[in-house]
This record gives sequence, structure tokens and C-alpha cells, in this order.
Amino acid sequence: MQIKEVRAFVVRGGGADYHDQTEAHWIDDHICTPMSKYEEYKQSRKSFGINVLGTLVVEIEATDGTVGFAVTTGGEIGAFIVEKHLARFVEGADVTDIEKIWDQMFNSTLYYGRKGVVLNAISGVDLALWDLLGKVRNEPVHKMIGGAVRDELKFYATGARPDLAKEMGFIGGKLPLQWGPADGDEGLKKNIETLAHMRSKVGDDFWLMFDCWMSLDLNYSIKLAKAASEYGLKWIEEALPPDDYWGYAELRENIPDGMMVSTGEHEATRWGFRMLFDKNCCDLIQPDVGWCGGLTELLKISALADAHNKLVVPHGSSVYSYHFVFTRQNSPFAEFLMMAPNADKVVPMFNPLLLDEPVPLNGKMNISALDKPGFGVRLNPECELSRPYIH
Ligand SMILES: C[C@H](O)[C@H](O)CC(=O)C(=O)O
Ligand SMILES: [Mg+2]
Repeated sequence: MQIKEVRAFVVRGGGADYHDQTEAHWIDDHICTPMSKYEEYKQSRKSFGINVLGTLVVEIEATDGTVGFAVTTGGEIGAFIVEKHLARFVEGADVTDIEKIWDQMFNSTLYYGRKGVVLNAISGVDLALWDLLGKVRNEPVHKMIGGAVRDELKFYATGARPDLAKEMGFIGGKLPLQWGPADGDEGLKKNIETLAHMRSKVGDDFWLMFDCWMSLDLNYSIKLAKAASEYGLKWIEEALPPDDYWGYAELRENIPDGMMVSTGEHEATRWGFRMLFDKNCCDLIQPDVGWCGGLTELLKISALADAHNKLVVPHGSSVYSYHFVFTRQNSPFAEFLMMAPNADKVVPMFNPLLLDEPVPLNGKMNISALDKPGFGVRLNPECELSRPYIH
């Protein structure tokens, strides 16, 4: 069966661009970023434009009218790339031509792509192709990539309230780091106080992690890790800018015993991750399925990680991550991003954009929650999509 048409849409307010929240939200409130050194961009991440892109929706229709779709971050720029450049490699191809289409999309954009929003757009097309193929074959995606290796998946929660996440059944809580190098020793002390406070609330066995969102320098990262080890920090995440492979290698060499270094959320393709493995930058990689090159590329990244004895725990990405994680032995648990503004209840990660989006129940998900063709989700017809470019 062939592909008839590719369409790209943009939608605002939550969805795959989960930073694009309209109301006051823990995810925007005084979280340390690479822009926090500027006083005027310290309090809110939206102030420097974290939500500037919005969500990209890619739809791919086969000649029999079956439609596969996917959502990622990419907004109008992503829509332009899909409609004006990538669509030519998809339309007219067979629905099974996923590997060839990926190769053509990547190689034709090499001169301006390789990472960032171009890879988000490629990921969106790739995920929509997997969704389409699953629908055509009447099979869930996890069955097309090797099948589940476990019946139940455990989740940790990312958000401002690990104590509430524990009550909701999660195995751990990842806190956004609030203070960075520009806040000096005083800020470092406040970070550790937050961790100590949470540890006192959740007890010794619950995992606690810090997400540093690319904001620190090497010296600060090592100081933070050493101070946090007293409170059993399980891993320190994305401490440094993604391009500082050398810094990550040094951080890992100096990390306290028992603590892991994680990164990769803003890394893309097998070549980007190869740098992380070659330099032994981390213990755990966190590719985002919607940003790293899609599922086709994630399967390669994951095989490479396996050969280097690294864990693969994808960043967020909802169903696109769940279908993958169930199928891999070196992905023993998954992330759930708490999208409730106060992190006090479980809300689907891409809310309100998808219908039938599964969520962990009591911190766990059974494979039966993914037992639908493709990725098993539908677009919410109440969300207003716009199509800025038509090829
Ligand atoms: C909380 C983090 O700053 C970011 O918004 C999400 C993230 O990096 C993660 O879930 O990991
Ligand atoms: Mg992160």
C-alpha cells in the first residue's frame, strides 16, 4: 500500500510542547536554566521563550484512507520542513519503506540539520509512519519492534512534588533544580535543603533525582553531586550543556559512588549518542523519541547503548516512549512527567491533545494499556489545529 499525502499542523497550549502551558505551572516556576544568569529570565522559563515553538502534528494518509499521525515539538518551523522538504520522500512511497524514508530525510537535510528542530520534524514523520504501519497491519507498535519483554512497566515521576508522587505509587521523583552557578554557594545550599527536605518526607528507599536542564558548569556539578550524595541522590541529570562531552566525561569520573550521571534528552541520532558512549559521559541515556530521530533511530541508539552497558530511559514522550520501553531489557523503567500545574495528580503527558492517552495507574502500566493498532491514540477534535504551509 502506498502513501498518498503528508500534512503538518501546529497547535498551541500543552500537547507535545509540554512547556507551552497557559496557566501558572510548576514547570515554569523558577527552574534553573542556561538563561538563569540573566536576572530578567530567572523566574519564568517562558520569559526566554521555552514555549516558542509549540506542538507539531504530522499526519500521513495511505491510499486506502488510513491515517497515521504523531506529535512532537516543532511548531511552524517544523511544519515548514515537513511540508516543503520531507513530504517528497514520503508521498508515493510504500507504507513499509520506513528505513529508506528516514535515510532520505536525514541525508537531504544534512546541510542545515543534524540536530534540533530538523530532527524533531524527522522524528514526527518517522513516528507517524510507524503509527500508520501499525494501523494498516492492525498491530500495536511494540509488537512490530520485537514485542514486550515485560508485562508491567514501572514509572518515576518528574515534578515539584516527589512526596506526592510517592503517595501516587511512583518509584521515584525527579526534582527540577532551582538554583545555579549564578546563585553561588547560597543557591547550592538551597538546592541541598530542598533535597534534604524531600528525603525527610519520602524516606530512604524512594529514588530522588535532580534535573539540571543543561544549566551548570563542571565545578558546580561536582560540588552539587558530592553534597547531594549524603541524601542518596540517584542520578544527576543534564548537568552540563549537551555539547560538553568532555565535561560530562570528567563529571562521571568524579561522581560519588552509587550516583549515576544521565544525559541525552537534547541529543540526537546514533552519532550524537556515540560521542556520549565513546567518551563514557554517563550511565543512563534519555533520548526523547520525538526529538532524537524517531523510533527508527532510537532502536539504533538503544542497540549501541546496550553494547556499552548503558541504560536507556527515554525522556517523556508519552506513548512513543512506552511502546519502546516495554520492548527493551536495558530500559527497565520509564519517566512520567507530572503535567498537573501543582504536580498533585496524574494528567496525561500530552494533555489535552490526545484521546486514549494511557497513564500509569499506581505508578505502573500494564502492556494491555497499549493493545491498540499503531501508537493507540487519537487526536482530540476539540484542539484547534492550523496548517500554515501546504505543499
Ligand atoms: C523539569 C525539566 O526542567 C524539564 O522541563 C523536563 C525534563 O527535562 C525531564 O522530564 O527530564
Ligand atoms: Mg530532563
